Amino acid sequence: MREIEKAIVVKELTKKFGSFTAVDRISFETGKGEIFGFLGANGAGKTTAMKMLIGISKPTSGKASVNGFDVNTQAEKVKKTIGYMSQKFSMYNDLNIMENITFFGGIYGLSRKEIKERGEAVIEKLGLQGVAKKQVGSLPQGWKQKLAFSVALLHEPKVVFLDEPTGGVDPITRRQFWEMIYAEANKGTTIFVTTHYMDEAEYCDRVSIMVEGRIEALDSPKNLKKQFDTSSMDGVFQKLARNVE
Ligand SMILES: Nc1ncnc2c1ncn2[C@@H]1O[C@H](COP(=O)(O)OP(=O)(O)OP(=O)(O)O)[C@@H](O)[C@H]1O
Repeated sequence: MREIEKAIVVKELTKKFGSFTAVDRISFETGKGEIFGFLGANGAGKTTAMKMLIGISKPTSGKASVNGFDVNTQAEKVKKTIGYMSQKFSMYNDLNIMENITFFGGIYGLSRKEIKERGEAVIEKLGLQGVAKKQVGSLPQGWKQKLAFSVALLHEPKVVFLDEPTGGVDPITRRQFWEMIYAEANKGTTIFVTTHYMDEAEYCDRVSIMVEGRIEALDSPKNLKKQFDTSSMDGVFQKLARNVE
């Protein structure tokens, strides 16, 4: 595999805050179109690692590239080729749907024509025609999250980072959200996703589990369950957490 076909390449990536090591020499690679789950307990270092990968936090040591661009020296190029969505910040609540699409489309450097065409396609795909003029804040959380995911894809990024994208969303909407993720991955987009829901870990092609800054396990859900001799990803997670107590 050529380096560029590996969407994300991480080697010994480390982040220290003073004497505290939040991310400790993590290494992994993801392929094109892969759904890569990034799991860990609260404080394990997931957000810190993700911030380095999206080019907004400098590594203390180690290397990482996204879409062939070095996150340390080519951060601006990294940012142009990725999408990002988090549970905490996704859309402006006081703008309506099309205004949000126009705003983010502009940030992503799309032309007016592209924004209009892609925006209308998103609204139609999500069946939001009837509420296109409504403020996003008035929409149910699940709709907001699906819309935010679509907006993060407006500029057709090759890799999309999703930070707990389904937090606070009901199970049926979560399932629909994952159908959207699959459809996008099938187009060749790499999905890097953090979640606290263990059923969602089962939907990933491969899962990495961080414990205290280190990646302690990384494999397909099937192989991880075999390795840890358990029938669920929750079992894998519990066994790993117990190991460090
Ligand atoms: N700017 C900072 N300065 C000092 N310590 C930090 C800073 N950012 C994060 N940390 C610490 O680094 C560790 C990892 O935090 P991080 O937010 O990456 O964890 P996480 O796995 O994303 O957790 P969560 O699931 O709660 O979001 C924590 O102990 C946190 O307190």
